[in-house]
Amino acid sequence: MYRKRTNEMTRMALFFALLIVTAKLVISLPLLDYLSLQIITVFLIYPFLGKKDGSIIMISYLVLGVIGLPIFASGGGFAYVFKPTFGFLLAFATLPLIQALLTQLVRQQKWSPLTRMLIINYSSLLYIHLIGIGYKLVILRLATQNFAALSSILTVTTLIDLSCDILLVFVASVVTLKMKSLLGVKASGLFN
Ligand SMILES: O=C(O)CCCC[C@@H]1SC[C@@H]2NC(=O)N[C@@H]21
Repeated sequence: MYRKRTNEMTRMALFFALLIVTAKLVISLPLLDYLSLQIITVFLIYPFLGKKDGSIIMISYLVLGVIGLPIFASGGGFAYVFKPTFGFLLAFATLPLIQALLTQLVRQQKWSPLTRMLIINYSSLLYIHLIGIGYKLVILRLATQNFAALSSILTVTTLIDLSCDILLVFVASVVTLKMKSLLGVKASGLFN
């Protein structure tokens, strides 16, 4: 029991560290956006940590960043709430719950494991982008007089983010399935 919890804590610490490292692997885009590799870590967290531990990690990441640890793409602190990318961080914090819900929904379907995982993961990606883009629109609208002029830049950066994420989520899904068969585990969060 004690050993099991120690293993879980080690896994949580590992994924927390990975979240921070991948948060910093970004390319800056216009309008304070970042093309980010963090989405890979985000999509490995629920399968490997499950709903409860995954949520603890995601929410701790959000809270520690907001109270000042420089763990987000460009720092941290309360002012980050007003950055256009903060909506993505809010979506990440709630993602394990959404993924648990989606897993329940598709559990009965007779799809192959890869199809099931891609459906869960691409629906989750859609959720992240809906929250992220919605938040970004509100922040940019409040921050600028001439919002219309920004719309085309916003469309292009969104398309760049999304195309990259579609590829990264595919990689995360395949890695999850490979790890699952290599480890032979049925951890609580692993899609099965
Ligand atoms: O400011 C941060 O720390 C969060 C950056 C989030 C960037 C998001 S993640 C989803 C979308 N895809 C990307 O490549 N960038 C955005």
